[in-house]
Amino acid sequence: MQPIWAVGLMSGTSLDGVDAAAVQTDGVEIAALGPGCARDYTGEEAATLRAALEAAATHWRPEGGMGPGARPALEAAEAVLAESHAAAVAECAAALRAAKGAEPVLVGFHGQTVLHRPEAGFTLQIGDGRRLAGDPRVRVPVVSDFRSADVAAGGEGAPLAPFFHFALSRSIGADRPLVFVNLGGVGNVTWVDPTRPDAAAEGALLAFDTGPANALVNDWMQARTGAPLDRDGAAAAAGQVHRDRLGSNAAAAYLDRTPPKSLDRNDFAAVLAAMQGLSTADGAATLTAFSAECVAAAAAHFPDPPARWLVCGGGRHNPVLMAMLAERLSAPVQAVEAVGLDGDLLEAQAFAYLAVRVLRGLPTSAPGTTGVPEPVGGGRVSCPEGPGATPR
Ligand SMILES: Nc1ncnc2c1ncn2[C@@H]1O[C@H](COP(=O)(O)OP(=O)(O)OP(=O)(O)O)[C@@H](O)[C@H]1O
Ligand SMILES: CC(=O)N[C@H]1[C@@H]2OC[C@@H](O2)[C@@H](O)[C@@H]1O[C@H](C)C(=O)O
Repeated sequence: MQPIWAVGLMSGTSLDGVDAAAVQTDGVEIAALGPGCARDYTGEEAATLRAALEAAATHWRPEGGMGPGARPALEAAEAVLAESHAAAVAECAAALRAAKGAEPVLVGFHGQTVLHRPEAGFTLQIGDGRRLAGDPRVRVPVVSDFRSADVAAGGEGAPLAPFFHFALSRSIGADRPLVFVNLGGVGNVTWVDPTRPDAAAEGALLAFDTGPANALVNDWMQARTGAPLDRDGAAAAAGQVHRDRLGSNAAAAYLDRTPPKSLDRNDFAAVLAAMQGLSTADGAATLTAFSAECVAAAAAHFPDPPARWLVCGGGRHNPVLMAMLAERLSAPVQAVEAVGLDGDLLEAQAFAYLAVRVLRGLPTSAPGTTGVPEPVGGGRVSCPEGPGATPR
């Protein structure tokens, strides 16, 4: 297959906006990385998404799945996603046209995770692929629902960016194991051995969620100050770390658990609750230290020590978090910009890349990335003409 241009869309656990990015690929090699854009959610849109996460958590039952009571909140959130994502595709396509004179022919639509319970065989990313494909601003096939096939086959359903990390490690010429760290709402790591023949080969990848990265700090700042984040780590820099507050047994058990393993955004609520009574600065410092410790704890699970750690996601903009990581890791830690990548777009790029793999029937996860017993391809293709048709 000739490489094609695809646009990937990611609305992450931080609930701050949608990122879109163009990638030219045949689903194996990365031919080119194109432009991208970010569209922030308005306060009202973010509140609608947050309400959908709350409704999903309230109405889900391990035996019965998602109850009908969640439907109004989920539909309201889907409407927010439909509009914001169509606008993001249009903006990214215009940028691609201007930069490369090319048109995207495929969209990878992650959707919004509203609940992730892989241990019960359940994960839900809302967002209607068919509706997006039919939007006049899109009008190309859309791949959505990337995670549920993996969960149905016994995998964690996350993380899914690792196959893209493998391709990236090749494209930057890496010849020794390295680690990609994503500091989003939740943190995740991918240990990559770029010398293996392909991403699905045994020993090529080991990936898992580390713990919270920004989600708890964001929630803490929101509750204490009304600000959605600790910008540039200013509060954390002014505070003291209270190690005695970080004794959660559930958290310790998660860090020790052998990967693959994955998290729901709200799995560490007990750690946040333990900050009660601390000043804003001390709580921010303690939660930021906890995020760094969760990443550092990941190293114990890797098959070999990595040569370097490359960091993407919004947390790399936080100098306090980056310094805490550098203190705790025994190899150089740098933002992915050090190798010419864009750390704000990497996850959106991943879903562009994965969409092309889905189109080609290639696997998107493997035992080393999600714990699924055999490599598996997820995703559903919706064409503008209707579901199930294949693109020209
Ligand atoms: N200048 C900054 N200072 C401190 N934190 C920042 C800064 N910029 C971004 N962040 C943090 O990064 C977060 C956004 O990160 P990102 O967009 O990678 O998350 P996400 O993609 O929503 O999450 P996930 O990867 O878990 O799905 C913000 O909510 C904020 O906490
Ligand atoms: C269930 C879900 O949406 N998981 C997200 C989340 O955000 C970060 C981390 O938790 C990661 O596991 C995953 O996203 C990235 C893009 C992934 O699948 O690689």
